[in-house]
Amino acid sequence: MLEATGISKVFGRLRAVDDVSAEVRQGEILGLIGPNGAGKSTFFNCLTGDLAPTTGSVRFLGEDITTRSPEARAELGLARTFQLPQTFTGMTVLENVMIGAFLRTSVTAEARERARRILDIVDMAHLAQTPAKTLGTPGRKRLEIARALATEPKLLLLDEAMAGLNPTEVRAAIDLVRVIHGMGITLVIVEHIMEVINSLADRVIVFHQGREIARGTPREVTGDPTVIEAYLGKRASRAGGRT
Ligand SMILES: Nc1ncnc2c1ncn2[C@@H]1O[C@H](COP(=O)(O)OP(=O)(O)OP(=O)(O)O)[C@@H](O)[C@H]1O
Repeated sequence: MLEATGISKVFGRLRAVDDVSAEVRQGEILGLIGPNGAGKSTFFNCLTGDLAPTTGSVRFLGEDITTRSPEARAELGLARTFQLPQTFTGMTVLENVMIGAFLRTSVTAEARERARRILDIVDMAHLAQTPAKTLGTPGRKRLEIARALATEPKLLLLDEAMAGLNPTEVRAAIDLVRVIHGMGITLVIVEHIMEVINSLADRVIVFHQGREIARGTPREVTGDPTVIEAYLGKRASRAGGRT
């Protein structure tokens, strides 16, 4: 469905992403994990069009989208959320979701109807007329997902959608991702919380210092000594190897 080939991103003298290739298969949930500063978000932003890769190419549904804008990618069916939710604080919850729906229709009544349907799905229908600025972090994160869903994506990329949530909220968010997946939407998730990766991801790519160091199922990569070493250092890796 999506193919990124030989992606590198250089900031000044820093090679934040160094020759990473990845494919996202239709219907899967792909996790991107790695320690802080490993290059996950930079790679993710190259997929979404928020950053132009220094080298490499991105194809989505057979089309080369390497130089397409985030908006053009959204039209093709690729949507994203941000680590820090980008809600329109001067608008209501419903109006925020309508912004997403306007990608597919210019008729206000239709956009409102679609937005209401999405609010039902994400369990926010009762908050439709609430000003977005009164929502807390979990509400804003959910609202961002709702707005992305309103664009009718085929592929949804979630950048740390669970960061800042308490364990109960994380479980609710995991359930929501399952619902979205059940709608036939393919997902890429950048996530630090291993519980989330273990419960959701079919496959994981592990980043360290801008490079891919492992890929496989969550179980395979979390048992991989190279991955343990990247997270915890060499001594922990040796201890992990003995168990
Ligand atoms: N716009 C930028 N300009 C310069 N350096 C950047 C920029 N964006 C990211 N970096 C650097 O690139 C490296 C990779 O950062 P990135 O945010 O992609 O890592 P990450 O794996 O997503 O980390 P985290 O889990 O902390 O979000 C880091 O050293 C970061 O400081």
